[in-house]
Amino acid sequence: MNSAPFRLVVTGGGTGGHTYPALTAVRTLQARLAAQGRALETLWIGTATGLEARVAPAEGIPFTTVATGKIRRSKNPLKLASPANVRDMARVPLGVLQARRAIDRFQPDVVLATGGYVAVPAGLAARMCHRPLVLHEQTVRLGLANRKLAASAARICVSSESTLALLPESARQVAVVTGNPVRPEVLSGRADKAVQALQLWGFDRQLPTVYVTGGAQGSQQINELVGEVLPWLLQQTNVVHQCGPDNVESLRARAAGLPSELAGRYYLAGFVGPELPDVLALADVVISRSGAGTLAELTALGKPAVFVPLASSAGNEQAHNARHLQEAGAAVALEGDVTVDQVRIALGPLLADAHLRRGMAERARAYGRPDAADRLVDEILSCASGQPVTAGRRGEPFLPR
Ligand SMILES: CC(=O)N[C@H]1[C@@H](OP(=O)(O)OP(=O)(O)OC[C@H]2O[C@@H](n3ccc(=O)[nH]c3=O)[C@H](O)[C@@H]2O)O[C@H](CO)[C@@H](O)[C@@H]1O
Repeated sequence: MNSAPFRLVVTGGGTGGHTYPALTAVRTLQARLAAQGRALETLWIGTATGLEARVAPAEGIPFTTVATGKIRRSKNPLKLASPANVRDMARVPLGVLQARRAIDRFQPDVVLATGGYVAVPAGLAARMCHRPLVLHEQTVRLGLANRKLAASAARICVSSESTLALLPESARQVAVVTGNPVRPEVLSGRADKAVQALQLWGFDRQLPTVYVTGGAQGSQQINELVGEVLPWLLQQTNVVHQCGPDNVESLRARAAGLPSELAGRYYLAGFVGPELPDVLALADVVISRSGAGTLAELTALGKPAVFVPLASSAGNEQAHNARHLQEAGAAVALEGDVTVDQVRIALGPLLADAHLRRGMAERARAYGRPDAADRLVDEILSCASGQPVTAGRRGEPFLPR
């Protein structure tokens, strides 16, 4: 058996949706190799400003940055030729050079790319260095970075069965449905720990708890809607509101106007860090954007959810995600110019009826994929040993199981 350390370059990031699947893959691979008495050496190629620049060093993963630029999509050639776009595109070749140097020096067995702008230079460099490239896509439609890299990939791991039909034939040949990896700790949160902390704040244990989240950056639209219904909501619930790091100040000022008997039931946070699993465990209902990462977590946990999709998400994929679950009775989807009344109508019955919540939770769980990280690691290892995609793994249904 090979006892040399396994060498992995991982690239991807920007948002949580690209960063956390990469992190989960690294950790799962490390555990798998450790069980075989083999070490993992990892290098993360990211951007200095993305979430990965905080996450990788905090996890003790060696981290390096390369130049990259936002890749914009537009059918308008004038927009494509805008100074910002030209400047950003010009940074990509420099990033490729830098990534190529890093990959040449590191000599990875596999390069794993999970999307985001930085994945483009690093993925292209992987091909130039003749290293097997494994792509992971979280959303139904391939993101821009993965579309650019698809032709260079040895494996395209996708989160949903419906992605397969959207791939060109050549890409389908190397595609495997793995699901979207969820951090294991997210699945083992403890409601009692969250309660302990939040009771000190003023939470009422007899009432259900609503977790509001707009994704890593927070969502202006959700923040506004929740602000409007807050007095009504706090009459019957506790609320943990993750509003985005830049919005805390203004929302704290707004919260100062709440009647004192309600204020203790409202906890505001810019970003929910290590305590996220406990908050999720406590939540009876979640109000959220429908990014792929959040969706994977909420379905794996089986949480009743009201989704307010980001309308401008690539290919409208957040709306697609939310609709898909709504059709199965596994969530409520509110789209477009959502009104305060719609929020009340969606939340009211769920808050009032635990039986209704249980039914929705069960249906949501049917879409969860807690084994996704293991499946992705299977593909990384199989790629490293030069194995082709096995036909049986292609096109296995993901939604629903
Ligand atoms: C604005 C944007 O481009 N959104 C895209 C981005 O989602 P984005 O990264 O915004 O959202 P996701 O739902 O995919 O992931 C967010 C992740 O951050 C975590 N989290 C969030 C808030 C917080 O306070 N603490 C915390 O840990 C969540 O638990 C989750 O793991 O990538 C996703 C996956 O490619 C896409 O589906 C989204 O359309």
